[in-house]
Amino acid sequence: MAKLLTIQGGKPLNGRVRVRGAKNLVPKAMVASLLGSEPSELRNIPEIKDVDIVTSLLTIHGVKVDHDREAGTLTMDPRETRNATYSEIDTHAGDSRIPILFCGPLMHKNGEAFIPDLGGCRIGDRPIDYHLEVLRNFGAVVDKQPSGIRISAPKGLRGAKLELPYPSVGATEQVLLTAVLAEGITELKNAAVEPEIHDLIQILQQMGAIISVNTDRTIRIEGVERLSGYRHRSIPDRNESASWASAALVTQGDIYVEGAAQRDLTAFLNTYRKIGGEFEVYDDGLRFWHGGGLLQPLVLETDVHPGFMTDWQQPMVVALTQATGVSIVHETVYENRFGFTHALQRMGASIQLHRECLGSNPCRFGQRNFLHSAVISGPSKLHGADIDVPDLRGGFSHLIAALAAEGTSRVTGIEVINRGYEKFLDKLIGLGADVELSER
Ligand SMILES: CC(=O)N[C@H]1[C@@H](OP(=O)(O)OP(=O)(O)OC[C@H]2O[C@@H](n3ccc(=O)[nH]c3=O)[C@H](O)[C@@H]2O)O[C@H](CO)[C@@H](O)[C@@H]1O
Ligand SMILES: C=C(OP(=O)(O)O)C(=O)O
Repeated sequence: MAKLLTIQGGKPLNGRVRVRGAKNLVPKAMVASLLGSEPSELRNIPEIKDVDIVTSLLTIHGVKVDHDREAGTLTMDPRETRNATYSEIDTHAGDSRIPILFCGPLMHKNGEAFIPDLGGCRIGDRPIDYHLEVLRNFGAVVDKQPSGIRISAPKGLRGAKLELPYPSVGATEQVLLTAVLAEGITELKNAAVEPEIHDLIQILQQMGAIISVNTDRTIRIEGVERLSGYRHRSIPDRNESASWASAALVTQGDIYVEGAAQRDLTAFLNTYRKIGGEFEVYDDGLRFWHGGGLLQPLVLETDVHPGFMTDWQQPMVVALTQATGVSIVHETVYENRFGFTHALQRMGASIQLHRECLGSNPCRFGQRNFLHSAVISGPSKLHGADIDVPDLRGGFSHLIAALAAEGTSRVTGIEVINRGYEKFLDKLIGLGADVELSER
């Protein structure tokens, strides 16, 4: 039965939440365990849907996965891996984007793989052309099928000279997870260098890989014959941390985010300070609160790391509806990441979307028909509304808008938020939110 969340807005969120390992690292580190010939141990595991999906996928491929949820520890033993059947894979794919990263490891282990159609947030077309192109360059043969792809390496996988058209996070991870056991040297130009990529490189290095990252976004990988296991603690989820920070600002609250790390939030913290948010750095987390005065409008562009991360954009837009004056946000990573603003408009926010690039970052969407720039005028008095959650970050952003709004909001489709926010309802209740969950 579908769930309905009823939110009474108007109460500041105050208190403490704990953030554990990054949604954008942990599932990939789990895939890396397949490359080893010995067990691996990963710590700081959040209880999120994407971890469960990858656990199922590893399990059907013969990896023994032991998840201690309370301790937040995963052990993965790949010593008896096997080929899973088509129907096993099809029913376990879920709505995550991680299955595509099984290509390299499964080809190394089993010679071939079936990869089902991907899930993930619907914030653009999200093609996999870069992934398939780099895999073909390693020597893979791709056979497109009605509900996925079959990929094989009849002559083995060999290192290659590669260059991405855009620094895609997923395609960079695809190269790393394939090149480490490929024969010879791989050089990847225009690679993504997000903190989660560096964490994955540390894991692979611990397993025996030889990887160097140059300052010009080139990654060089020397293939090795065998990898062992790893023991690693995941970096914290910088996107969940930024979301709670935005929640403190939007609801005029004060939230201590245990586990958050300043290191991977530099661009976010600069913006947070400019808009009028306050933060303090502690050894085990960050405290975020509303500074008390008027919030300042901003001109903001999303970008690849070390720029302002696209996954921070949606909660930050909600905060900008409360700033005094006109803000401009140019989304340059995804062509269709402003769909969530329609619900904010219904709640009383003043947001206009534009097809033009309202910014100076080079962008792939300007000459095309995508509403990828937003002009936000504030402050707007938000009121409650009926909302159907569109995607992970959009959904969390709707929740914080509803918590700041006057009156009652009724929210459906909240299950998708479990993909990236561990126990978000318990956390909201712990922060004093007036929310009630019922069945529809
Ligand atoms: C599970 C995970 O880690 N998800 C993150 C990852 O997604 P993901 O790895 O899917 O994002 P990418 O960096 O690959 O995508 C960036 C851009 O490249 C395009 N592209 C990508 C691959 C491809 O083959 N062809 C292509 O055109 C995409 O459509 C998008 O416009 O990085 C994004 C950008 O930081 C984040 O928003 C997501 O939270
Ligand atoms: C876009 C996101 O995730 P995914 O790539 O898993 O859809 C996100 O975490 O905001």
